[in-house]
Amino acid sequence: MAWSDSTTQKQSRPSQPLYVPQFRSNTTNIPPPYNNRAHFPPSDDVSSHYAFNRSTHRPRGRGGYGYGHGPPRHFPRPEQQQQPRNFNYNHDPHPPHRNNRPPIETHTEPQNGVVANANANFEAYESIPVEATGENVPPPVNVFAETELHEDLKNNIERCKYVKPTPVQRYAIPIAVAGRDLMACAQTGSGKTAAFCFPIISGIMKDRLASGLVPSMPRGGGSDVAYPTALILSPTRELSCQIHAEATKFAYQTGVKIAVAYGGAPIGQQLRVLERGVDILVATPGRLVDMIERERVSLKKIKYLALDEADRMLDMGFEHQIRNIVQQMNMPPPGDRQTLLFSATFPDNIQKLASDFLSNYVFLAVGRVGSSTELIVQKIESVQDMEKRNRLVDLLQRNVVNGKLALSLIFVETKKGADALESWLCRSGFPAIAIHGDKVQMERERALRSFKRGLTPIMVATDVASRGLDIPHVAHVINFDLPRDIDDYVHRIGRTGRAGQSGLATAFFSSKNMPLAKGLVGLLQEAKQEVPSWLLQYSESSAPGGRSSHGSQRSPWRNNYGGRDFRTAAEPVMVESYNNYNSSYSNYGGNGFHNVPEQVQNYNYNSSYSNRDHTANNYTGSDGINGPCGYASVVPTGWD
Ligand SMILES: Nc1ncnc2c1ncn2[C@@H]1O[C@H](COP(=O)(O)OP(=O)(O)OP(=O)(O)O)[C@@H](O)[C@H]1O
Repeated sequence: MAWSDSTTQKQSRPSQPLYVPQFRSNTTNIPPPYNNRAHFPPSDDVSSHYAFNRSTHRPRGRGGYGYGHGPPRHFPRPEQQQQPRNFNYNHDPHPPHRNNRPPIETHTEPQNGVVANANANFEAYESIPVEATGENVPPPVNVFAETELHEDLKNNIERCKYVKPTPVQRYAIPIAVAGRDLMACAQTGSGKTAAFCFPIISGIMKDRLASGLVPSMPRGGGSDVAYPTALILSPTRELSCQIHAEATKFAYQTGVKIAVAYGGAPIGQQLRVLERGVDILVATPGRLVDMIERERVSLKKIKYLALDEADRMLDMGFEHQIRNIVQQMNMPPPGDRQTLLFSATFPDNIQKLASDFLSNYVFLAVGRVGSSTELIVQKIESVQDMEKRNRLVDLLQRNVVNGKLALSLIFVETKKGADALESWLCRSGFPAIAIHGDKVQMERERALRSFKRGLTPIMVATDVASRGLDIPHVAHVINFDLPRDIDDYVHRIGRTGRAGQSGLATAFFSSKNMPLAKGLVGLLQEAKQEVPSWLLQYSESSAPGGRSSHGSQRSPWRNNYGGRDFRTAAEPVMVESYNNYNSSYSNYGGNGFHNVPEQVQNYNYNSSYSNRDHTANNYTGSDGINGPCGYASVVPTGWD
């Protein structure tokens, strides 16, 4: 994919529509892939709901019924399906949240050619406790105007209708603008992308000013080797494309050139874009290494390094590659570059690994590290493997509102399983499409685009779609197969309930998921969700589990709302309550903490947080990998 900027307004790939930010456009076109809800809102009729009409839907004929089951008994095979099924339209799939939150809003209306992030209800995050630890932590801001971001960028933020910074942005932006390294953890859908993009874009613009250059004047290009100033790494191609689109939007008319490099797409095109010069390179690790080895990219001028989904980037699958990129490919060392690590989950051992890449960093936690947002109503259903498909049909039938299917994202364990379920759903009359790592990139992009637009309102996915993807209006995440790792569960369900909206997540819990019981109970309790009594019983009798993909063990106090800066591990940091954190920021830190190193500052302002029963959430102990029911034999797939 190509970078684009206001000066050239060119794209190297003719298949892609010219990037014109919505605020410059008079139209509200159907969105191109990866575009942010702020600028390319799906229109009512095509995107949010699929007009569910079984008589017009053509089931695809490929594949069998998978799993050797065939369709559910009460469900006619496609050839028998002449009449639309009589759906229970009266059932509301999104019951009002028990905290009286508004129901899921599935449409974002354009306003004067600009779609506001008006539906983004970030008030919902206001009561989340925040903790920032490190030396001389810069204070948070309340509004974007208070930040020291470049004025042109602030104008773009306004154009994006980002009215107020989200909590992670309030804290992270001043820390990053002050040039500090940062390890930040905040809940899914809470605006982390902007939290690292804004300081990087602004930093590049200010660097130009400082060197006497006109900031909006793009430079570079004409060389065989690209020397980006900033590198943003993410684990999947789709996420890299999404970050590229977001950053391009934020950098509109700033002259900051942004390019993306990811596998599965022709490298030649990506290299040609780089030849024109690049300030910010968004990349997946594999393709980046390829480009570096071909001597087409050099990291020696990197000033800003950001890792999105940083814990995933540093776990067993990627660690070697990331170390190679960051430590052995000419990149300036920590201290000479600024490093920003972001994720919704950050297990202790990964924090330790990550600290190798950082210098005198600030650790920021908005909410407990690895917690899920209360905006997502979580349901856990006890289902044996043989019954899953029937139960899925029940759920999907209930997802029909006014004759339209709400967007549902179904997670399965394996690529084969994804294909089989997609095929079976289609044959059963449900418009479904699968995305996983064995599909060619074009198929992956097509699947995502079709799902985003609501043309295929059911997407069956492996974990390749579990992290970072910001797909507007996903109403229901269904864990058809639960993941092994509680952190993966947090990321998966985080595809709904984003930007302050509410969402629904249902998980099928079968006997092989026993090792996850404790982790799930802890998470549900913490997010004030109903815990089924049978799950509670399992969790009491089962081996402690919810292992991390890297096999880390979780210490007891940490996981009792204590997931935080591993540097404070010697003593648990006592959580104090501050209900009015804005008015007397300077009084925080020091007093009121027990056994807290002096440099540790806590900004906790939710009284209920600290009063919770700290014995309720022990995810500690062995990882349960050798637990009952052949759990160890399940091979996770999806990442590539
Ligand atoms: N200040 C803001 N005002 C309004 N909307 C915002 C703001 N910041 C971010 N958003 C919107 O919130 C949505 C979620 O943001 P983003 O994708 O950055 O979340 P995230 O924290 O990175 O999630 P994940 O953990 O799943 O990667 C996006 O659609 C984004 O445009």
